[in-house]
Amino acid sequence: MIQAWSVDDVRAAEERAMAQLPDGELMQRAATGLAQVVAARLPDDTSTQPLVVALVGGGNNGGDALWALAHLADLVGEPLDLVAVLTSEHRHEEGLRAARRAEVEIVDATRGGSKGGSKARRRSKALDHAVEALAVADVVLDGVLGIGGRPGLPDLVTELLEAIGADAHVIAVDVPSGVDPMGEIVGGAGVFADETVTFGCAKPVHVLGTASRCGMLTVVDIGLDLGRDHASASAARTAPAAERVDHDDVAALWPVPGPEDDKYSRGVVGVVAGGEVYTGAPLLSVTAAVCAGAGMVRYVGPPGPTQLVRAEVPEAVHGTGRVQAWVVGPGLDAHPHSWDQLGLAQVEAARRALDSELPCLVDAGGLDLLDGPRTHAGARTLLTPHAGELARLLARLDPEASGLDRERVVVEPLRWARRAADLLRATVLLKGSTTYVVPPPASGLAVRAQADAPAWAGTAGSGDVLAGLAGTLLAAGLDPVDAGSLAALVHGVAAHDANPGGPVRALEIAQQVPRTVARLLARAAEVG
Ligand SMILES: NC(=O)C1=CN([C@@H]2O[C@H](COP(=O)(O)OP(=O)(O)OC[C@H]3O[C@@H](n4cnc5c(N)ncnc54)[C@H](OP(=O)(O)O)[C@@H]3O)[C@@H](O)[C@H]2O)[C@@H](O)CC1
Ligand SMILES: Nc1ncnc2c1ncn2[C@@H]1O[C@H](COP(=O)(O)OP(=O)(O)O)[C@@H](O)[C@H]1O
Ligand SMILES: [K+]
Repeated sequence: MIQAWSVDDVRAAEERAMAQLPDGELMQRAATGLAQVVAARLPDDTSTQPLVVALVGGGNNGGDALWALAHLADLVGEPLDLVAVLTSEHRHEEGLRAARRAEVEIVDATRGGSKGGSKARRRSKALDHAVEALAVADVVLDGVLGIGGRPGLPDLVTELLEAIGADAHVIAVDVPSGVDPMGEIVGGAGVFADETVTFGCAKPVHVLGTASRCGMLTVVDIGLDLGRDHASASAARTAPAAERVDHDDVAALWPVPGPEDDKYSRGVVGVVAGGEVYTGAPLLSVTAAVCAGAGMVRYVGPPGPTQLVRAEVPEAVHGTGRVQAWVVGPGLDAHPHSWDQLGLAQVEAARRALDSELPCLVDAGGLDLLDGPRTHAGARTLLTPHAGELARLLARLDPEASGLDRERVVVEPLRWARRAADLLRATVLLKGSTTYVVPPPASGLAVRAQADAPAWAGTAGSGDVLAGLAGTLLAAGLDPVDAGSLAALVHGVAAHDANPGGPVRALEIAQQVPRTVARLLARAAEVG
């Protein structure tokens, strides 16, 4: 599990650590670790002298970058060209002195600045020089903003970022500048790093929807006591703000049957999906549930899709009966015409499942049947909207979200998923290239974010597969957060495994699941 701590928790842990250490020690640890990564990224070709350019902001993030350049000069036994481009009128004076001592060239890009933004900027010689250096740099260090940064960048920095050559390896110091360190705001101006070197622990920006801006992540141990499980630090222990389940977690979470198990003890999943109009969705959800290893799958639906499921999935049984969890809603028409008896009966079946005390996964049309929290307060609920469905749900139920649209959900996915989780007292799995699993805020549980699927997985029916997969895990007894995040991981990896690097159809994702699960379980056995 990759765990990330909030900026406030990191700052508190830094203070605790600093109280025990000599002045400046934490920054020295951070900068030394950073310099080691930079040294490892220098080009092998020794015919030209490597050039490292650091963009340096006015805070401690800039201090890290300056000290890293200073250490780099010592660390690499060969001659290097080192340039620090100052982007702020504030300076980290100690870092600057250290860089000067190490003969780092200092370029003050703020001198002779512009009036009225980049277009009107009269370029100073210093800025010209910085732009030229960035164009040919082998490695660029982004030390503009760290965890003290707000989303967005000054025009000067944007101009400098645009000058970075296509071949440069961009390393973000702690976090990519301009990107929200808490990962709440997705998109907007900011650095796209090839690699991020962070200190002490991961931050939310590294695991949430902003993770794609960070590239490969290295965590340098600087001795923070976040989340460490040792008795003397119990007062210092905090819960992570965000988590990501990774391949090595699958064995611990996946419900592997034992010799005493039978089809009932493994969990029966009931699927109330589709209707005479949307006949394919049930087939995909039922197939995924069977392929995920449900003890049994019951399908509840009208004759059309029932016939299809009978023909294609002989393992499924038909009609209502005892189940351990329900999947409600893929391909379900929540508002059939008054003359559509089959459609009305299907809505009735869906409502019965929602009114039960059983765990329920609620997807697509099922979401349109919700008017508030499910009646059985203790019933575990996993809602699985995509951004458009979440916007529609909140716009309907939350007066403060009236007019909410998909675009706003995409920019602030956590805010809106949290809101729905709070309002409906359910865990919300928000689907997308990053899939968020957001428990009700009152639970105090960390948000999870998975980004395991290739973009090819964004295909019609793929969400129906995810519903069957996650529903099976609910029926096996997993809580909604584990069921949702594990299902998202396996769904994404199966989409890759089914056809690495190429298109994949939803049914193939489902059919790949047995082999993907076996592979991930075997991997854990090898690692363990
Ligand atoms: N503490 C420690 O022991 C250790 C800390 N470490 C390092 O320190 C980093 C945190 O340093 P930090 O707190 O100085 O904040 P940092 O991000 O460098 O600067 C923020 C300043 O920039 C400004 N600003 C904000 N947003 C802006 C924007 N969009 N556009 C323009 N300006 C903006 C804002 O100023 P304001 O505008 O609010 O006056 C703010 O003061 C951390 O990430 C890690 O690298 C490591 O060495 C390990 C030990
Ligand atoms: N760009 C993307 N990269 C990876 N996965 C994606 C992307 N876009 C969508 N997905 C995944 O594809 C699935 C689509 O689900 P959904 O929108 O409900 O489709 P449908 O209702 O047609 O089944 C979700 O699991 C989602 O996370
Ligand atoms: K940075």
